[in-house]
Amino acid sequence: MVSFDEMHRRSLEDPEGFWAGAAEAVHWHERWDRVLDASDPPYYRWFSGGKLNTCYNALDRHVKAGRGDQTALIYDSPVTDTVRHYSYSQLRDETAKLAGAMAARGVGKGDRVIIYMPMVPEAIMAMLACARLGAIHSVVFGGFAANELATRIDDCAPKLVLSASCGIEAARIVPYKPLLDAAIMMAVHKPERCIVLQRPQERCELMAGRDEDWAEVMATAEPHDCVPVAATDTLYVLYTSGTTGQPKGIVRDTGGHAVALTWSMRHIYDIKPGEVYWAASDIGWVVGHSYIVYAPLMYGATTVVYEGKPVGTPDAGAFWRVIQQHKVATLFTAPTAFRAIRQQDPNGELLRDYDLGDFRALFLAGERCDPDTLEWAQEKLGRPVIDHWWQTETGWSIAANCLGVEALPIKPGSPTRAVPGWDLKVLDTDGREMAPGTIGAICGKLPMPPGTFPTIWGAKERYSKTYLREYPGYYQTGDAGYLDEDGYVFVMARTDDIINVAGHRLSTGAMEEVLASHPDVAECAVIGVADTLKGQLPVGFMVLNKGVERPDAEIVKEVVAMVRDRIGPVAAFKQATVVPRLPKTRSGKILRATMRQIADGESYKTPATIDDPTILDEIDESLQGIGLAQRQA
Ligand SMILES: CCC(=O)SCCNC(=O)CCNC(=O)[C@H](O)C(C)(C)COP(=O)(O)OP(=O)(O)OC[C@H]1O[C@@H](n2cnc3c(N)ncnc32)[C@H](O)[C@@H]1OP(=O)(O)O
Repeated sequence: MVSFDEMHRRSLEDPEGFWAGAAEAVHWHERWDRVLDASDPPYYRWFSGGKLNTCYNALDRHVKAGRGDQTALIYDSPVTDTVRHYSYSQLRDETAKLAGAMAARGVGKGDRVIIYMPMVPEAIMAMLACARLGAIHSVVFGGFAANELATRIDDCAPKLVLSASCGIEAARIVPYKPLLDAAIMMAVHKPERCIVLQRPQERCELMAGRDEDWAEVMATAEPHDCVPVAATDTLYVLYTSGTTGQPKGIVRDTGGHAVALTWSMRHIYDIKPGEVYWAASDIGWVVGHSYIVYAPLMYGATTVVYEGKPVGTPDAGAFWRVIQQHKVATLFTAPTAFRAIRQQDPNGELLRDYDLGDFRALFLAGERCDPDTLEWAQEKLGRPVIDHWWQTETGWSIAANCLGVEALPIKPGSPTRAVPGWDLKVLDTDGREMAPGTIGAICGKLPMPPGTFPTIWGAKERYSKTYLREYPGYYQTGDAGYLDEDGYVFVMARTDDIINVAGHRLSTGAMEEVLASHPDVAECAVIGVADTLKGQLPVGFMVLNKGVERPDAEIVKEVVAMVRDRIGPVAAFKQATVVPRLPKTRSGKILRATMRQIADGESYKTPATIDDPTILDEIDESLQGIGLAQRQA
């Protein structure tokens, strides 16, 4: 048995040998010419010359290997009171038919397809059908507003949109179709067609000439075979928040993704083919792409598609019910889900109603895991609770405790160590490596391992500027933190204006753009303040134009509605306050970090460059007005 240290060392000393070995677990239509193409640094490509098909790896190969009857997907939807099982054969057949229907409508290799769907099996078929054709999908999370969908439509110019009449949240039905119609109306690019899944909970109107009913389309569809694509071809584009309202289309290539994700199932999650693996996330996020859809299926495990919440569907025992009923071996979710469960069932009493005999480990990611939550989950579950760290950009773990290699001691607050393929350094502003225990910018030495993003869709310059330029030879993660003496990673904060709300990555810059567009707002700032359930919540500060005499509360109500309308309910923007001035440096930079420290009740030093220190008192007072500040200067 190779130790973790040995495996990590080998991955860095001989990356080509290491990943070529891992690539043997993937089916290739043509083998690669080069494992790592390093001819154009700082841009690297994995498995160039190779050809494969991700859908073939996820479905057909298991059927051909005689495992067609094994359950591939369990759809568990407490909000519709449904549990449905799909075998690998059934999922392959449905996916092949959908791919055939798409091909009959002109979708082929390299075409983009937007998927705007709730957590239903058809959404997974939609992703796999794109992969089958070599078309590029871009899944948009249902909690985003029409404007966000329109931005993505314009950026990736899809030929087709696959959608549904509605999503179902714990307390309400969310009609998707009006949002889709509004988005297409707003967008400059017009997709040729939309195929819409009519859900019985709320059917929708179809637009003649553009929209088609999913069931009717499938009734006449002919199955389509897998189209081999280059390993370096794009499998999908997934948008993530940037520092402005223009999101970044993270590009995922085909070959590196298949290799890294397949490898991760055994080595990180310690899963065996045939076991049940559940990522309680949403296909709109990278965790959903990687660990609801691609990794478990490529590896031959059974995946769970859960349309529900950790609480309220119907109670805080929902996760334990799913684990027991489907014999889940590993659960992967966000810490906020466990904070929600703990809030409602602090003593874990509901756990006693269920038998979790098959359950081996809980993995957490999506936001920093506070030691309190980790320790609570560990104590109540009596299983290893593994915090791991990754990003939309990387597609899989940067740091983790690789249970399938060697379980390392857990240090609460740390996602353990850089996984094989990642050489992490903490750098100061001059690019010098910092001593253990000292906070700086966490950076990964190039090349990044397979599965990580080779570029931003249509924006190579933005890719280079955002991630590669500040620290030459490194990927700048945008996270700040430190490594301890044992090489454990501690991720402490973002170095940009991204905040993390219930595991959802959001840009305060994008929210500021919305606030600034209100006619009465002269200037504004949005910061993320600590929240016991969601980790962080956005709070807005507005300076009004001279002469505005309308009540503050009215303006606050309007900007709250504007953010919900333009970004979406997922932003959870519910608090804002009017202030006389914003604290700034003498050069005019808004002191957002100090404002956040005041809001969080942290002790802080008045910045030496502040223009007028008395403004901090005004911020404190305003925060107290909305029940937030406990000043500790
Ligand atoms: C595993 C790592 C990751 O994948 S992180 C990304 C995924 N994050 C998670 O899975 C975190 C788990 N968190 C949760 O389950 C919830 O956030 C908990 C903690 C239960 C709170 O629920 P809730 O109060 O509804 O907040 P929320 O953040 O889920 O939603 C905020 C508002 O957005 C809405 N929303 C959410 N998802 C959708 C969707 N798919 N389609 C349409 N709307 C959606 C919610 O209804 C909520 O709206 P409202 O403000 O209550 O009206």
